[in-house]
Amino acid sequence: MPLESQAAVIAVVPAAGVGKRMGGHIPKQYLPLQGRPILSHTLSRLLCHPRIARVIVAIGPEDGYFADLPEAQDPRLTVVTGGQERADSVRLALAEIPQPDAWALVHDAARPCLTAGDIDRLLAECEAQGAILAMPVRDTMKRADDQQRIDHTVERAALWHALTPQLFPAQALHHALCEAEQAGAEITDEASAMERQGWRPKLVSGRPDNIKVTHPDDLRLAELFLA
Ligand SMILES: Nc1ccn([C@@H]2O[C@H](COP(=O)(O)OP(=O)(O)OP(=O)(O)O)[C@@H](O)[C@H]2O)c(=O)n1
Ligand SMILES: C[C@](O)(CO)[C@H](O)COP(=O)(O)O
Repeated sequence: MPLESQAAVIAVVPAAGVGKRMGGHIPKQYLPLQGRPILSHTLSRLLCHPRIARVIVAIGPEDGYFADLPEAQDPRLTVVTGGQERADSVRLALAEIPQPDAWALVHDAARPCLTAGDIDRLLAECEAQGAILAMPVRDTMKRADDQQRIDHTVERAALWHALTPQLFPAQALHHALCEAEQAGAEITDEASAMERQGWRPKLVSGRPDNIKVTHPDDLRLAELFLA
């Protein structure tokens, strides 16, 4: 069931990380790809999608880079200060959405290769309990023991990689994240907060080039995909 055509879709971009695994001298979302910061690619792909009315970005308290992005001047953009963890940044951004019936499309700043086609598919296939872009696992999956030896093979038939964007009613997602925070639950994506509430979001097949730039090698891949 496609999202109601008149439903407001607000993008939420967690961009307050420091990129520890990247090991760079600046937060990875500001590293250049094709001559532009990663976050600039991500924001422009969201801002130019016709169904996205507004973008709320959560940036770090010490962020000295965001204001220099060309997209920072876009009047549809709202900037908030993020939190300690990704889930805190998303929760703080959601607090800026007043409409009770708005939907939140949460997308990592570190995923600059997102395409309009993937956003279209997520919106078209979204159900009442939300939806996430995801990719079926292609490799045989192993569970390691504490010596990094194979403990056992994991059944992969229904195993998916969760990607972003992840699409949920904004108010329900905000409530779920607040509950998870109060419970001290570890939340690494929006769907896991909704699952704690008993929701069963739809898995929507996404492109394999919608990678999250996490380690240095990912930069070269993202360059290739963006080219
Ligand atoms: N407190 C945090 C932590 C992360 N993020 C954002 O969440 C996205 C996905 O997180 P990840 O890839 O882990 O980014 P970092 O936390 O920066 O990376 P690392 O874990 O290597 O430090 C990124 O766009 C990051 O900026 C955020 O908004 N607030
Ligand atoms: C949200 C996410 O990109 C889905 O795969 C992932 O959970 C983010 O994890 P990270 O450790 O915050 O990068």
